[in-house]
Amino acid sequence: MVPELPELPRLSELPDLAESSEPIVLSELDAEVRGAVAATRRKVAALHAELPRWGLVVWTAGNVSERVTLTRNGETVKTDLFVIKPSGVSYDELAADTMVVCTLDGNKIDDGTPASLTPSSDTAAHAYVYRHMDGVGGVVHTHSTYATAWAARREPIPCALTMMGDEFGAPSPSAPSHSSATTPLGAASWRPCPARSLRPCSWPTTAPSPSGAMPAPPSRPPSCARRSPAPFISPAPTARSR
Ligand SMILES: O=C(CO)[C@@H](O)[C@H](O)COP(=O)(O)O
Repeated sequence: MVPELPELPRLSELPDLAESSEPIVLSELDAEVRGAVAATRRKVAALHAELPRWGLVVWTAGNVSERVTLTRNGETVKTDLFVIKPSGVSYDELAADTMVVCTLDGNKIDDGTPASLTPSSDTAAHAYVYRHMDGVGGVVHTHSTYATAWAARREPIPCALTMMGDEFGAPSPSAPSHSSATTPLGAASWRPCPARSLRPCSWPTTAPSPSGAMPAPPSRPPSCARRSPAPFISPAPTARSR
């Protein structure tokens, strides 16, 4: 039995839901929440297309997620759901209706997608960030060749170019290695710098939205940290305003 969400937007605070072993079924949720999930799926699918488009990922590496929010009376209300891409699916095949819906524990809900579509292998890290950083609305994780090289060297990415200064204002630190399936990756991702390289091959950033966390456009120098193997964490995953 799913409680009415309009009065109780934070799923994890709902005792019935938190203590229930019943799966959350998207089609049984309030129409407002379903609408928000559908909109988030469309946005996250479109953002994934930006990663191969700008050479920020190869194969199925990398991922984007966004927290599902509602707008009520002009106010943004956070839910305890987020949308992320399925694991191991070609970027060419990603679409809004194959985006996976998860709780902030990183568990996939019954979102109408086939059981064969499992959430990205980095889902635990994204979930960790959403659980611990209320201001984060989106996470973008890229794998650019340049940032990957710095991460493999276990060195911070120097703030050496004008646009890097504009974006970060400081070197992007190198975080300790963690399995992508564990929450320490998430913990390593969100600490002070909005972007960092993760050994051996990742680089995360934070922002209020996924668009804000998206890598820089091609006008950015190729060595820019934002064009690297990394997660970006933002208030929402969309195109950064500049
Ligand atoms: O950095 C990593 C793994 O180390 C990730 O970017 C994965 O490569 C993402 O794979 P999916 O499970 O999302 O397809």
